[in-house]
Amino acid sequence: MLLEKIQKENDIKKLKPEELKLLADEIREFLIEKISRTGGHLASNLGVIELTIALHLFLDFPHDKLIWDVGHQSYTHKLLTGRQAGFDELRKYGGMSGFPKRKESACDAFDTGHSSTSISAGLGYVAARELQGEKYKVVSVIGDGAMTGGMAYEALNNASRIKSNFIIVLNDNNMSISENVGGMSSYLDGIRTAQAYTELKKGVEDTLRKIPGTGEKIIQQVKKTKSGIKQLFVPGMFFEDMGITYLGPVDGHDIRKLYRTFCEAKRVDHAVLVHVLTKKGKGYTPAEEDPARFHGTGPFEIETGKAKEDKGKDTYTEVFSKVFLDIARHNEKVVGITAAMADGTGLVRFAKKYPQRYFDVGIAEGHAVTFAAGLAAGGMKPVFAVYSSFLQRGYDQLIHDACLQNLPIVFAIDRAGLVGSDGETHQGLFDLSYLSMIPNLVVMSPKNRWEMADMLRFAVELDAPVALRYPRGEAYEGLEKFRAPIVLGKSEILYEEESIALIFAGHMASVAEKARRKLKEIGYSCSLVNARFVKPVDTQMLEYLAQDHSLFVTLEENVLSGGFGEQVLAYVTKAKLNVKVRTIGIPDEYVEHGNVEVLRREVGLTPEVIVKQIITDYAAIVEGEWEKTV
Ligand SMILES: Cc1ncc(C[n+]2csc(CCOP(=O)(O)OP(=O)(O)O)c2C)c(N)n1
Ligand SMILES: CC(=O)[C@@H](O)[C@H](O)COP(=O)(O)O
Ligand SMILES: [Mg+2]
Repeated sequence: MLLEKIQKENDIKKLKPEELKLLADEIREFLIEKISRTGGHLASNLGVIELTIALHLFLDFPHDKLIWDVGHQSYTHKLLTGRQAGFDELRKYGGMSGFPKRKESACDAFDTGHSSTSISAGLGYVAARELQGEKYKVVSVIGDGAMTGGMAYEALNNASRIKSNFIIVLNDNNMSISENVGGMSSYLDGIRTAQAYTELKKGVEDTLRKIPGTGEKIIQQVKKTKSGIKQLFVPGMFFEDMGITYLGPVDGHDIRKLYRTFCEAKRVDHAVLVHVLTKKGKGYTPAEEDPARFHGTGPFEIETGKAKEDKGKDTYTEVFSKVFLDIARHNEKVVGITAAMADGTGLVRFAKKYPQRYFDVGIAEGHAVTFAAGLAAGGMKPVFAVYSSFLQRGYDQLIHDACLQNLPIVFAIDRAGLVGSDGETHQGLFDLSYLSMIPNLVVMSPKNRWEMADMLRFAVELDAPVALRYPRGEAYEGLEKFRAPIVLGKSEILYEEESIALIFAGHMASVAEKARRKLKEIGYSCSLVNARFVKPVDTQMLEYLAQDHSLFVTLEENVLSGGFGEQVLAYVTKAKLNVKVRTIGIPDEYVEHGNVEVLRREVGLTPEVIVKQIITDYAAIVEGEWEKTV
């Protein structure tokens, strides 16, 4: 009821203090109910309900600027800014995004999705505010997991020198997606522990004070030491020493305390960090007990927390996970690296079996690539399992550290292609383009689950950097009978005919197979070719096919620009082959959130659309009107 009242009046500040707790309860119930139906990022959102309410009491929207790091925890903010109705269509095509979006609301100050950007963006807002003589507040909310990302430190380094108010809220729930890692995490843990000892400390201080003469001296002495004990008295020294005022730790579920601390933070005339302690999954027992499972979840039964959807067939990630374990069993040089995505990339199995050879480096993809390069230079065989869109963070390192030295690293690139409900920020639609232009790097992609296994084994054996890209979701189980050995730079002709050659990259196999079947049904002659390698492109195969085909159609789930098709076209043009080329892929635009099948329809990657295009193109060639089609 309170939620509805706020939707109408759009002002939380009108609520009575005793109503705020009720509002938090209502929001909690609402989120659990809605996400149990739609799926989404539950645990992080349950943890920040009180924090978001306190921020909304403190800030005026859209005048003030609130920047969420990653943005997966912005659901309460969406609720409090008039978007309750959007939750029925959360993360569905055309529906509300799961992340902040400026185009969705004037109250969303900055689009996010990738981690550790909020302090930089907040600093940009502060600079813009000062340069234009404006007066709004700027608050960036960053999680302890996001604080493992290098960008956060680059930004803190700059935040330390600003001369006007900028509030950084560190939302510390002692978790990344899985357990948080590294020095900063231990440091924050120290502060947490110190907090737990606060009462004890107070008791000790009070007792010491009672010792005549020496008691006060001992207290002062302890306060001066640089040891961990000092943390008991002055938490947040790391930030203070950098010139960033530290406030906290504050109980992140106490709205009044949070609000008071923000008001205090507002008085600081430079950067100030408010350290807030929250519980991931707060208020829903299954999520509190297993926050990793409820970080991002599909629909589930509220009573038990059990998933509503069956597990189904093995995903490509599952295949990677199992085969990688087997490879590691036989090759002790093999090490596995993740940048805080052990669950998502399927590395957990390996981590349990070979903890010594497993490295979770935190949300630090750039570091992970150079770390892998160091490992390879030192004689190991690193396999960095990473999502396609997150590897974008390690691009310079790929070029400068890994490939320039031709170091034998395997990049197991998961979530390549359309990922679905996470949307623009997470679609893996650029990797074929950004990888194909790097010298020395081999780029390949499997057509089905068996080829995934064969390619992974091949990649580990190859003495060169190699990228193996595969999509989110079930591994294709079609085309099983085609399992010729993998040979570097060689494609695989599945069905050989004449006239039209449909050449696909990786998981476009199923779409291509269906398109060919449809073409056959209506009397077209069409070869089907599995590219296997996007780099090097199999130019011998192109030369061979050009002898009795007049149309090449390339198919990839990647942006057309710089992708597989453009490489085929470039070769055909350079070699002056007597064949026309139609490239089919993702157009030059960001693709929003939604079910993958729906998105494929939207971008025209369905057998029906492809068949129509081929029929038009082939007719144009026959009628000598090809030039009109391009
Ligand atoms: C560059 C990048 N790498 C990986 C991720 C995947 N990811 C999303 S949330 C998250 C954990 C964030 O932890 P934290 O900031 O503490 O937020 P919490 O979920 O605990 O609220 C990770 C690794 C990402 N979004 N961006
Ligand atoms: C917010 C974020 O970046 C991750 O939680 C991401 O949503 C995971 O996606 P998958 O469900 O594909 O693992
Ligand atoms: Mg966290």
